[in-house]
Amino acid sequence: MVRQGGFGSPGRRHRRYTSTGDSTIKDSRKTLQRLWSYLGRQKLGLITVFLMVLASSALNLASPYLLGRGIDAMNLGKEKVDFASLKVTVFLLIGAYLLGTLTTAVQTYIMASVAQNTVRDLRRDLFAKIQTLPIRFFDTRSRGEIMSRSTNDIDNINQILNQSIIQIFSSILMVAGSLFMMFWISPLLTFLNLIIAPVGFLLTRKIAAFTHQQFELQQEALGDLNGYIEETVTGQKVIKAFGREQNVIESFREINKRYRSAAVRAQILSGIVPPLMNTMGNLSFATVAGVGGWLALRGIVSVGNIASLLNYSKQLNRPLNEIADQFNMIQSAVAGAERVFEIMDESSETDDPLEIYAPENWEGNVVFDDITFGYEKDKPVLKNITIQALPGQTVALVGPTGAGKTTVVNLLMRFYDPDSGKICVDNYNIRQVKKDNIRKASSMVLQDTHLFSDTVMENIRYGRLDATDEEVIKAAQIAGAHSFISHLPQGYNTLLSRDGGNLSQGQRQMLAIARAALANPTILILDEATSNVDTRTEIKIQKAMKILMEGRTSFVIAHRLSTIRDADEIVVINEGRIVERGTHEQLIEKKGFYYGLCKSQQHGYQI
Ligand SMILES: Nc1ncnc2c1ncn2[C@@H]1O[C@H](COP(=O)(O)OP(=O)(O)OP(=O)(O)O)[C@@H](O)[C@H]1O
Repeated sequence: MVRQGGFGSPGRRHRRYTSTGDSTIKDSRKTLQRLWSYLGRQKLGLITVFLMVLASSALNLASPYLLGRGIDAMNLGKEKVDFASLKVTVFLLIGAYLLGTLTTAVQTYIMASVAQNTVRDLRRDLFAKIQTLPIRFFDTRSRGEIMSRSTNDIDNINQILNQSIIQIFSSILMVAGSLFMMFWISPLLTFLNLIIAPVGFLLTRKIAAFTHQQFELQQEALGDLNGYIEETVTGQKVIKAFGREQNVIESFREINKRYRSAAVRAQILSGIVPPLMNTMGNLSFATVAGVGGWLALRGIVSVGNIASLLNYSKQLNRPLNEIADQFNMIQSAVAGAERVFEIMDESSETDDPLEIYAPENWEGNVVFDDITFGYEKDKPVLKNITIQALPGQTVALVGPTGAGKTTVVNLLMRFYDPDSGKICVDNYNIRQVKKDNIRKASSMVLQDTHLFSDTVMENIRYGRLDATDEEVIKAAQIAGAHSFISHLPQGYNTLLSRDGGNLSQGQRQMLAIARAALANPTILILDEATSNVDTRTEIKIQKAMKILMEGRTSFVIAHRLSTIRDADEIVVINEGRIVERGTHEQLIEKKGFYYGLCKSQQHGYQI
């Protein structure tokens, strides 16, 4: 990825780590339907959860009523307490509280596993999808963005599944149930309550909306902060080499300050909401209690009923606010889900049904026939490229940087398909052969080898997964890697740190050669390292590459005279066209482009 800007521009926007975004209602509905298709797979769990929510809501609704019955059983103001009915009510009340707690615990427990199973399926499908996406997809997106979708966004979805479904369902039941009970007990007091409650509700909503905005700003600032830290950590070498530590600290201070202010605003505002809600709640409580008391004195409503009603009115405000909060959360999670489904909707590497499996005993006769190709439409990077390599031959691709050498081999691996012309291996047009079929015939040894955080043994075995330990060791011997591996602390069982950071570049290349040797391909693609490794290692690598190339059709992006001299044909590419071809001697004699390239020594050619 090409990064814009440098380490001194705190004002620029780093990529967002949050998952908010605009989405139309129609899209949201579609996304919710798709989410449901995942959630719906946990039918049994979901039904149990709904039954539990139903039960716990009913029990919660029963408690204020029972409380009222209990108070009335005391016959306040009269002489005799009705102990019999008081006893029953108290037992029922205890039962309702206990059962309520139990059902809530069960519903939380089951919902957690329903949610986890659902996001597990989502993650699995997303990961599997990512493996099928063409290289072109990865060219156009940053790693961080793909990571963020696979982790943050899916986490967000998990959160709403875990909380919102239960919350919304139970809140709706509680609001409806409380209202019903309140009206049943006293329409007049309910009416009074309903005048005050919405005012408080609307006021807190207004503040909450503003707070939400502040939280978004805070998240944005956090995204910048994260981005800056990530960039400066990965770029430490460059920062130190150019002595920019102080600038980086200054810039960080700026971003940190912005984050602090945004966070303070968000926290203060969000701190206001609970006391405000309390005040509003208390106000309506006091009004209902006052008027209720007056009605009780006149014998219109019993004291127990007023107590029940006050409890219901308390239960009314909370779910209303909870529903509103949950909708905000859902919005952000739906935006995240949209980003996840967006990747799932990307077209995979096309698996054309007409593609065939060619027999795997390849000979390695490779022909590039008048190939033209561009990564972007109408911007050809390769123009009319024709190359033939007979079985066992070596073709050296030579040319200045950006000429199109890597692109040639990218097409042979079918990472991309040419816009026109065809590439044939043993007379099969590779476009008509299954991708994994053709990729199995070839191995790549790249300058920048990717090593996984695993043991040396497993990293080499990546070349052929069913290889035995002995075969792995033999491949390492061919690659000249055996001796350095033996000197590692745990030999072949040494764990490599991320991307082989604890190995030298030469050693990493040797492992790549061992990997390729183990794969035993018919076609070999080598990208010679331009960076300087010490002479002894370089001689070893050269020797290993030579052994590896024996009897295989090889395409080498060559930088060293020894490789170039041994090539059957040197193909000189400049600006996407073949400008010369022939052997080293022929081309030097011609005194053309190749000759100039060698003489200038500007392009890493150590000739
Ligand atoms: N994934 C990509 N998307 C768009 N353009 C690309 C991509 N990869 C390479 N290019 C462009 O295609 C052209 C050829 O690149 P290529 O990597 O094939 O050159 P090269 O000869 O291998 O160079 P080098 O010796 O520096 O590796 C360059 O102009 C490059 O900017």
